[in-house]
Amino acid sequence: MSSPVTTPSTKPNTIGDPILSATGLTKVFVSGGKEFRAVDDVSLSVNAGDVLGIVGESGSGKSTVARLVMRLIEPTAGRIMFEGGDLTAKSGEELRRMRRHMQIVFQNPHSALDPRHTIHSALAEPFLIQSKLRGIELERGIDALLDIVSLPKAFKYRYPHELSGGQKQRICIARAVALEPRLLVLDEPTSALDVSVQAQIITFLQELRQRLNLTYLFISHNLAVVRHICDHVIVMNQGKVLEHGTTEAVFAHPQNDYTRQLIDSVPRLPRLAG
Ligand SMILES: Nc1ncnc2c1ncn2[C@@H]1O[C@H](COP(=O)(O)OP(=O)(O)OP(=O)(O)O)[C@@H](O)[C@H]1O
Repeated sequence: MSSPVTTPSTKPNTIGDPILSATGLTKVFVSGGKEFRAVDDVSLSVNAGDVLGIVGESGSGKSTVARLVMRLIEPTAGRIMFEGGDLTAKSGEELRRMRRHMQIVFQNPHSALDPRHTIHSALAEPFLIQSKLRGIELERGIDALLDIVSLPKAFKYRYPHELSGGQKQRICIARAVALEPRLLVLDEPTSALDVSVQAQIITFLQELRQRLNLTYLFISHNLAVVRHICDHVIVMNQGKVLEHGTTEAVFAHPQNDYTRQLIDSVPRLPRLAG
């Protein structure tokens, strides 16, 4: 990779084609000898260039879906297709190669960064593990990442505790885009941040998506944010998909009582600026 992250890579995906799909996704956890169906026969599809939101109350299975599609945990049943390849059938080196194109950003940037390591080392990690970038090229790669997330280059000498929550989340996002992924799974990326910083990160994520031709799977229980940035939305309850459709249709004409209650439970649904 000669010019890391400075320009979008040539994408094999055509805008509008499904980049990620899951069918019959099921996860049964066994805890204390009891089975619990956290995700129950979930199917979804995200088109290249789109933002698919997953909403639902706490415990509805959103994060479990995120971890399943990334294959961070094994599904009990179901199939996950990514860029035409069956992710559920891959293992070892093949899985590692496919995973390079899909990355996840977690809710809590405070725990995602190792307090003993500098930002330099956090940002160098993906390059060192999955690319041949070394020496001056590696430095350029790290600087380019800081540039992409609008942080000063000097930040690479800092430790995580010297950064604000929003800055830490920018570093996590920078790390996630280091290897030019095509899909970002964003699991409540702003909920651990101050309200004032949340809007900044959302705006930043929207700009980043355009700039790097990214596709997002965006998990949130903040309906205002979902309405603002998602093209399509899935509503989950007790591990199942209750409703899915364009964001506009789901919010304007919810088909399901649960969705209606979810929307109604937000006192006012302000349209975010921008
Ligand atoms: N490793 C596990 N073992 C047992 N149960 C689990 C495990 N992980 C998650 N669960 C359970 O699965 C259900 C779904 O959890 P999940 O984290 O996916 O929900 P969520 O919708 O993301 O919630 P939140 O919005 O609070 O993050 C919960 O009841 C949770 O307790």
